[in-house]
Amino acid sequence: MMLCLDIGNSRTKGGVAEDGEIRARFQIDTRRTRAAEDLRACLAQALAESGQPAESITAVSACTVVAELRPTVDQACQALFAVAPFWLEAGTETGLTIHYHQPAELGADRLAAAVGACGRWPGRDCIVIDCGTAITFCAIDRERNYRGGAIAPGPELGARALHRETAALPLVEIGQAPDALGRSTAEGIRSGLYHGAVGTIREITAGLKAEAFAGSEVLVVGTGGGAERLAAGAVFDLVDPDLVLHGLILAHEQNQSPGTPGSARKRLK
Ligand SMILES: Nc1ncnc2c1ncn2[C@@H]1O[C@H](COP(=O)(O)OP(=O)(O)OP(=O)(O)O)[C@@H](O)[C@H]1O
Ligand SMILES: CC(C)(CO)[C@@H](O)C(=O)NCCC(=O)O
Ligand SMILES: [K+]
Repeated sequence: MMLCLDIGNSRTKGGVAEDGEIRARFQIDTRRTRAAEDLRACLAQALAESGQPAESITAVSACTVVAELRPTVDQACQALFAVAPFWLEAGTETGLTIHYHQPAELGADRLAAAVGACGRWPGRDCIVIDCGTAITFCAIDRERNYRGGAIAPGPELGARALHRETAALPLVEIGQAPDALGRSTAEGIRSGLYHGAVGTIREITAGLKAEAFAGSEVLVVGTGGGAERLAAGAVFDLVDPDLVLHGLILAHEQNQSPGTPGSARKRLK
């Protein structure tokens, strides 16, 4: 069994995979100051709870957007599974060409989602929208060019910022597709956060379609914990919650057997 770890700014998403399929999932809070021993214990507990004991894990494929946590994760994986994680990062051989001015800047979670999309929908132009702490947009063309994208604040971040930076606004739960017409402070905030996110997605998707794909047909995929709820705004062609974990599985496969056909070469711009 392989453990996939997507270490985000707010939450760490785990998946246990066998033969390329995800059999179990879990989440733990990302804490920048967490000690390796604490992470080891959290992982052991999360795995046990999801019915996949630590002893069954023989490989780890991981990505993080919190660079300082890498040594902690390395140590925890060594202690728990006696393996060193494979790290997917901007320089990894994935078969994608990254058209960033500085490819190393690209978030590893965005790269993982892009690899996942190329695996799921080969030969298609895609826009991948990952709805987490940030809402990220990635334009990937049918020839595996990572063309670029956009980064916007997610609704939970908006909720926290409105509360923190004002005297009067409470911290609200975002809720499910609220009316635009709020008639209380909390309703108004929920409206602004939710419809603001939907509008952001619409506008940026339209811009990416025009700029990256000259208006041709593009598959628009939502992923991340907020995608199912934002899907009510009819902004995605489909939602695939596992795209990042799927990308971690594929990138690991590609980098284990460098001689096989289709295996990736380093193709940074
Ligand atoms: N009702 C809602 N409508 C829309 N989006 C929501 C709603 N509730 C939560 N979200 C979004 O979903 C996100 C949770 O998704 P996910 O678990 O993928 O992200 P995360 O793990 O918090 O982010 P990261 O990967 O950056 O750590 C929240 O940050 C929030 O922005
Ligand atoms: C945008 C986030 C925070 C989303 O998790 C992450 O992908 C990140 O830190 N990216 C680095 C910047 C970039 O992708 O251009
Ligand atoms: K994320």
